[in-house]
Amino acid sequence: MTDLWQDAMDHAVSAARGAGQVVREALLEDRMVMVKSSSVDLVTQTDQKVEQLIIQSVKEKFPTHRFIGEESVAAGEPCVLSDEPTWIIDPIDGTTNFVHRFPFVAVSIGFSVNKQRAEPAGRASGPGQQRAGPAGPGQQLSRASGPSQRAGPAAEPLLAFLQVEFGVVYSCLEDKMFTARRGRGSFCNGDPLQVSEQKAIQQSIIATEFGSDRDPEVVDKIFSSLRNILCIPVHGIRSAGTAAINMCLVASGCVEAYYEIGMHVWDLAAASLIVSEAGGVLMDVEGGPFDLMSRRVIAANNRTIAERISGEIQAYAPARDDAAAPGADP
Ligand SMILES: O=P(O)(O)O[C@H]1[C@H](O)[C@@H](O)[C@H](O)[C@@H](O)[C@@H]1O
Ligand SMILES: [Mg+2]
Ligand SMILES: [Mg+2]
Repeated sequence: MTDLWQDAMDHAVSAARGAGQVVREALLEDRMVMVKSSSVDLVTQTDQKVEQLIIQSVKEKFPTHRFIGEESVAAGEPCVLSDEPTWIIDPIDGTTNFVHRFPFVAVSIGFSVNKQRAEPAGRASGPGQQRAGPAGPGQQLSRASGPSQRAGPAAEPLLAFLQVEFGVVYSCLEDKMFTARRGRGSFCNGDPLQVSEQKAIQQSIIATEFGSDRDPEVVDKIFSSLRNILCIPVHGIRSAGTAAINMCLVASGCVEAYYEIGMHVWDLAAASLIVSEAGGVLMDVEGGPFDLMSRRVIAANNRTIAERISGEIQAYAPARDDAAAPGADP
């Protein structure tokens, strides 16, 4: 069968690598910092430049494709997922890190098509199926070749329902290229990824972020959730400062789970597929199905840990990413 989207994915990898080079060079120069929704929601000219570079390069090759880009949306472009091929771009995930030279910064490119297609990404990872273990370097773990490659608790279709066809997260300062293609596994620099096999939350590390909302009521909820989870007790809490890298850490098996409320579709799109294809599960913070536009996520190595975290979170619901879109899902 013709592989419709491999060309696009190859382009995304090369665009992310090029963008990473621009980000690394910009780190050596003075950065002019601007603010968006609040004084702690930062943006720089590099965010804007990198997004335009990626969009222009895609437009030249795929003139009919659509875009959801963080900085374009900030400038008034719509944030709409449709059946059309759509590139979902976060030019710098971890802008605050970038501004402070805290060394975790990623370029994130997700690609969605056929929004309405009701085929769950976790199809081959149904109950009783999970990867037997990481494959050797360069070895592709392909769902197409059968469910026997997975064993164990797996992402039930409900939890793994995604609209993303491929995802690319380039951790520019580590020079790590995380990639996933729907049904074909996740990789870091070509090596297959597998989530942690840890089943006990008491022996887990959990990643989260504090976001950019400083409303005291929201901050109280964030700290209440953090306190509940820390006191389970867990081995530790970590924050990389970028949602995409936190999720790639889940996919890599370094942390068992990541949760956050308040980030956006461009933070999540690519990395959600990377987690799912590494055998992980995605869930809403209240335990329902993951929704790319809801600005809420738990990404975990297994359902038990995801559900335990959801039981400890003080949930709230920020305005959806598609709230302002005409015809947006309710
Ligand atoms: O604004 P950037 O740096 O692209 O993205 C950040 C999110 O806005 C923020 O909510 C989140 O906490 C942070 O991890 C993320 O990377
Ligand atoms: Mg981001
Ligand atoms: Mg960003």
